[in-house]
Amino acid sequence: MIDLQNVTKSYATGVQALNGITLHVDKGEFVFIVGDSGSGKSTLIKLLLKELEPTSGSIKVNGINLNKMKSKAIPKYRRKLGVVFQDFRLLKDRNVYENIAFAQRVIATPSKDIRKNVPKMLSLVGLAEKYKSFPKQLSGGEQQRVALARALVNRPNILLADEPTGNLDPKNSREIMKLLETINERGTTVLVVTHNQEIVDQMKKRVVVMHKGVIVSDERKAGYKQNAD
Ligand SMILES: Nc1ncnc2c1ncn2[C@@H]1O[C@H](COP(=O)(O)OP(=O)(O)OP(=O)(O)O)[C@@H](O)[C@H]1O
Repeated sequence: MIDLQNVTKSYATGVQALNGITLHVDKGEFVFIVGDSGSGKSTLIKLLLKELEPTSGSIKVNGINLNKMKSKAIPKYRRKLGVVFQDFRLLKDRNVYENIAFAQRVIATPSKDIRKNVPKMLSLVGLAEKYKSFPKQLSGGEQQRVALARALVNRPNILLADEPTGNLDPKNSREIMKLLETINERGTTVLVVTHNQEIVDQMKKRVVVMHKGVIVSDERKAGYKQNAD
């Protein structure tokens, strides 16, 4: 599903952000990526999204070799990936319904399917009643739920979450993580970059620890502290 072989990434400034990453994630896995600031976690996500090119090494996602992908194939490739970020990135001038519907419109989903799919996604994230609200009328936790619904509405088989609870309080953070777990149980492969030690410890998932651009630990049913300290 996701396969990185000896991947390195140097930025133009000379910073070596990734220094030989080999990582395999199977279909249906739930993986936390943790590590101190600057260890290369976001760089890894950007490589998977093909926002960046590796300096060396190979990256395969969904059986596709990203190194060989032509730029015109990138939009179609990205549709198979759902993405959420710390800052939600919702369209401020559109209501909740429209934010989710928009993701379907860009891939030319027929209107009658959009009318079915959007309420289904809103129920999944527990926001069925707020479909008319605008982002600024929602709490941070609710905004992240909308972002999740939008990431999932096109049925991606992989969900990438870069610090999804970075702006949320502990209660909302737990709820978003619970939702990610539900999404995973429904068959989506989930990769979560996080600094949230408490949640990583509670959830007992696979934990990949990065430090200075390399993977220093990769354990199943693990916690944060015993690895990252
Ligand atoms: N566009 C860029 N140009 C130059 N250097 C960069 C760029 N983006 C990141 N870096 C550097 O690459 C290294 C890895 O950064 P990255 O953002 O991947 O780390 P991170 O683990 O996600 O950190 P954080 O937890 O703080 O978000 C850091 O030294 C960072 O300063």
